[in-house]
This record gives sequence, structure tokens and C-alpha cells, in this order.
Amino acid sequence: HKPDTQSQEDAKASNKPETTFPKFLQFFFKRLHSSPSPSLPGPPSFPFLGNMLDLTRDHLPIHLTALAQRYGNIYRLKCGSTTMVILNSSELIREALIKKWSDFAGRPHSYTGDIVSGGGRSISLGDYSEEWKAHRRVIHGALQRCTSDSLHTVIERQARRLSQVLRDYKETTVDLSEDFTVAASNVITTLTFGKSYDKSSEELQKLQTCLNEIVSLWGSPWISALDSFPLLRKLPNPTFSRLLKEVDRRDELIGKHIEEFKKSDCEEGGTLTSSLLQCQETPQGAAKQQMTLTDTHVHMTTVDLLIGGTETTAALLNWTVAFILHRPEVQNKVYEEQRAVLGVRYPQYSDRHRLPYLCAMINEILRLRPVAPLAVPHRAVRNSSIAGYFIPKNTIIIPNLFGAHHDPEVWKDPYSFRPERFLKDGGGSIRALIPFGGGARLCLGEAVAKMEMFLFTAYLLRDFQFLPASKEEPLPDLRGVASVVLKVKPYTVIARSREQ
Ligand code: HEM
Repeated sequence: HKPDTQSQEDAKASNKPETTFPKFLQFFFKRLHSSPSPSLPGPPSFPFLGNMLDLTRDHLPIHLTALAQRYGNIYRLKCGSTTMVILNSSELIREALIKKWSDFAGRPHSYTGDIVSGGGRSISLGDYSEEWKAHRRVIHGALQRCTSDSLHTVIERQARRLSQVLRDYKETTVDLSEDFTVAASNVITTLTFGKSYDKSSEELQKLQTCLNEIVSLWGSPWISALDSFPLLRKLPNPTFSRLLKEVDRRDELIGKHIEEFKKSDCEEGGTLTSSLLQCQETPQGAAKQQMTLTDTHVHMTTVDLLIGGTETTAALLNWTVAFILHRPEVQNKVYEEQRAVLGVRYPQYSDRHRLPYLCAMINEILRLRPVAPLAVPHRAVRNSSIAGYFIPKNTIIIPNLFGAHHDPEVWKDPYSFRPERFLKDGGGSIRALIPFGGGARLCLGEAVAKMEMFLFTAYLLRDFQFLPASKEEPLPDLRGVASVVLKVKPYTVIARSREQ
């Protein structure tokens, strides 16, 4: 299929004020473009169901990447009356998310999305609007202040704590995933409520279980079907009832935390929530940000940061250990680099430019396993085009970051784990590496995540050598399980202290 170059011009024309054509021509013109461009390639779709069967496939990112080999790096899938356009290369994703950011900054309106996002008041699921822009600006500013004031100390404390937990295992065989979740979650709860928890804390367990349930239930096809087929909402749906129950529980737990925080530490400041509450309470703060933050905004921000910032970072740490068990010499190189450059001292984030191998390894893990593999769906807020194809308003855009990171046109030997590709002259392309998305919807926690990844992996690989659980057991399965977050299947490992 050749891109329809004419449609680019049409797309521009269709956004012009309605003065150039007589009314009846405008009517036909709009009708012509109210359905998706017929020239976009894609697999055949069934009546009513569309390509629903493709969308319910196991490991969707791998399936979408395989479809790109047949239909090209841009193709369409249908689901009920909705058309989705899947982008499978960095160049196409950059064109939509960065170059034409204002055309594709929307989020799909969805029945179930409204339920989990406090009526669209979260940053991650809220649609592009003046209110959303002001909300994101306020949170971005508050996060930047936290990042420059206290983030380094907060992460360092959690990295030391994590090292101690691993030391206490005394080289027994363990599954570290929960410890990684606690470390990542503590960074966010310290930033938001000024509080951190032990793994055994009932409060933490309740919160984590509930947030994980919401993410996995919301990613399930039984729930997405309610968005595309409204008639199904009239039928009993136990998965949906569970989702509603978990959302209520989440709101109760987070509401309690915010109330406790307001009573205790509010005047001291220093945390993100105190910064938001100040902005909410002082008229100058609100005027400066051109918005009044409601309680729902503060509440949903906490949900956004906890969901966006816990499982992603924890999954990446888990992937790191899984990959280095497959290539043990990588961990030795990271360790030796640190010893050569820093001696016995622990690294600071400012040391990153002097530790190129460690940074290359982190980039390679982010490339192979972008933990938000399909980002979050975008929506075209007006008629536009991608790669010359006409994209009508309201089309859903899925950036397949996993596919882009395995594009054989860009990456030599795309499926193998080779940190060396990101060293000087190694052939890896930082421009094509887009694990955090881009443009108006760029991951809000990118700076937090980068500092966490650097300090956590540097501490772990400085203090420990990771060994397979036993010779009999297979090494971790590297295919993973894909839902909203791409996770490694549970595995066990031995952490041997380097101090001996
Ligand atoms: C390695 C870790 C992480 C990765 C790979 C990652 C990746 C992403 C991606 C791909 C998106 C969607 C971008 C899009 O829609 O185009 C996103 C959105 C988001 N992330 Fe992250 N993320 C990570 C960590 C974090 C952390 C630590 C936080 C919070 C502190 C966070 C908060 C968010 C929020 C709030 C959004 C929604 C942004 C919006 O819709 O405007 N993320 N992230």
C-alpha cells in the first residue's frame, strides 16, 4: 500500500475554517472523511467484532510487532465502531507524538477509563483540555521541585535499605520482585506523604494489592469490551464488579492517607502533597497556576504517581536481574567499572557520565523491555495525518514502543541483549529509544525513573553478584507477561554479597 499523499492535503484542508466551500460541498467532504482512510492497511476484520480477536491475543506487543511485518509499520485495527492505528517504528511514533503533538495529545473517552480516573481527572487518563494542561503543569512543577530538593536522598536511602534486605537473605534462594516493589513504592510514598513502609506493613500490602488489581483488571479484555460494546454493560459482569470494588477501596485508602497527612506534617512542607495543598489553599498559588486544584485532583495525582511510578520501576529492576543471569559477564563489567572509577565510594547520580557501561546496560534493558510497551492510547483531537495517511479526528493511536525497539531497520540483531550497542560507536540509536513516549504526554515521572534506575542498579550491582537459583532450574523466561506493564514471570535468584 502506498501512503495516500493527497490525504495530507485533505487533512490540512479539512481543518480550515468553513469559508472556502459552499455548505453542501463541505457536507460531502466531511462525510467522506468521517470514516477512516480506506487506504490504511490492516488485517481483515469480522463484522461487529472487527479485530477484537487480535486485541485479546496473549502478549499483545509481540503480536502487534508480528502484524507489522505483514502490514507495515503503520496499520489499522477495528474494535466495534472504534478504529485504532498502530505505530511500530520510532520515526512514526515521533511524527505523531512529538512533531504533531497537538493533533494526538488526546486520550480516548471511555466508560471504564472514567470509572478508574475519577471521571477523567487523572493526568494519565484525562483528555487534553485547558484544565488537564493546567493540572499537568502544576504537578510537573511540584515534581521538579521535589527532584531538585530531596529525590536523590530519598532514592539513596531506599537503595541502602534494599541492599540491607538482600544481605539479610544470606545467599538463600529468593524471589526479589516484592522487595523491588517496596523500594519503588517507598520512593513515591516518601515524595507524596513523607512516609515509607516495611515489606510486612499491612497498610502497604493493602495499597499495593488494590492498585495492582485495578491495573490488571482494567487491562483485561472483559473490561475493554465494555468500552467498545455498550450493550454488554447491561449484562452481569463479575470482573467489572470486582473493578468497582477495588476502585472504592483505593479511594478509601488514599483518602485516609491524604487526611492523615493534612493533620500531621502539612506546615513543614517538602513533599509533593504539601506543595499541592499549598497551591490549593493560597489564592496566589492558584492564580499563578491558572487553576484551582480540587480535592479530586490531589487525590488522582497520588493515584497517578503510585500506579505510574511503582510497578514500572520495580518491573525494570526485575528485568535487569533476569537479563544479567543470562549474561553474567555484564554484571561483572558494571561492577568493575564502578570500582575503577569510584573506588569504594557509592555512586551519585552526577557520576553517570563517568559510568558509560552501566548507562548502556540500563538503556539496553529499557530498549528490550519497555515496561509500558504500548504506552497509553492516544486520541486524535482533530483530523491529521501520519506518514501521509489521513487520520480522522477521534482515531485511537497505539504507539507500539516494544515494536519500535525491535525494528530491524534501526537495530542490528534487535532481539539480543547487547549493552555494548549503546557505547560510543556501538551502533545503538538514542534517538530511536523511546521508552517514556514523547511530546505532550511524555511520562511525567521520566526524571524520577531515570534517577531511580541509575542509583538502584548501581547499588545492587556494586554490592551483589546475582547467581542462578540452581543448576537444575532454568534461567528466567525472558518473554514476559504483557498487560499495561510488561513484567517478567516470577523467578528466584541468589544475591551473593561482594564484600566477602
Ligand atoms: C522505567 C520507568 C517508567 C517508564 C518506562 C514509563 C513509561 C511511561 C510511558 C510510555 C507513558 C505513556 C506516554 C504516552 O502516553 O505517550 C507514561 C506515562 C506516565 N507516567 Fe511513566 N514510566 C516510568 C516511570 C514513571 C514514574 C516513576 C512515574 C511517577 C513518578 C510515572 C508517571 C507517569 C504518569 C503520571 C504518566 C501519564 C502522563 C500523561 O498522560 O500526561 N512514570 N510513562
